[in-house]
Amino acid sequence: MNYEFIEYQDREMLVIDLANQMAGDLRAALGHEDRVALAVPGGTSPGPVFDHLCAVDLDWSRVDVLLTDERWVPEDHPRSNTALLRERLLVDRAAKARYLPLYADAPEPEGALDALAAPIAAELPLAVVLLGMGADLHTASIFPGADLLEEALSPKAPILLPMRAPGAPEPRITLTAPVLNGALRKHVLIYGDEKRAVLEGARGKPPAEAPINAVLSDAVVHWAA
Ligand SMILES: O=C1O[C@H](COP(=O)(O)O)[C@@H](O)[C@H](O)[C@H]1O
Repeated sequence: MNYEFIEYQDREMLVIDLANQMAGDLRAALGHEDRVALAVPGGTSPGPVFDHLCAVDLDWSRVDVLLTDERWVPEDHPRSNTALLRERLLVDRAAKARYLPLYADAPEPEGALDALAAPIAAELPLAVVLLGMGADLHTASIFPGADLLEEALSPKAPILLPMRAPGAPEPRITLTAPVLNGALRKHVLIYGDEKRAVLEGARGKPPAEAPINAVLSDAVVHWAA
């Protein structure tokens, strides 16, 4: 698998360097596009990166921000990725960005898929994507053992799919592998020895077993203990 692996001295150095790299990628993309799209993960890892990125000086009014995936819970739920984004990325200078939601007030993701995908379709390809990874090797909400795993990995996948998986306590909605791979720049954020070991142990495994392998080609993996 052809990816770059950057090991940082500590998490603070990682956060600063990653936010700077993403800002540089966005500035470069804004140099030749009217609007650019940035997709970011939720979960526990990216908050400090958002804290730095939201303050960088770039033309945020021309940036569309979206999540790589969302848990199907309302925004006031503690597990809402949207809430994290609103609190830590769509603030400061980045408050001028346009947010493309991955959640709507419907009982199940299936009821909102088309309406959520339409504004995203107009902004593809993604300019920059930041991905997280779970210790089970899921990325975005493409989980091993998920009901629509094969569909999400297919080159013919739609933009968004609902996802239910043994490792996910609620239904999910996720950008699919071809949309993530269409990004001009891909960054992956990983903390800790456990995740590094599982990533290395997954080398050569098919994406159906190790979904992270579906998006690693030409990505930059940023790691700190
Ligand atoms: O559930 C999710 O998990 C992954 C990994 O999150 P982390 O807490 O282990 O950093 C995240 O990338 C994804 O966006 C999120 O919905």
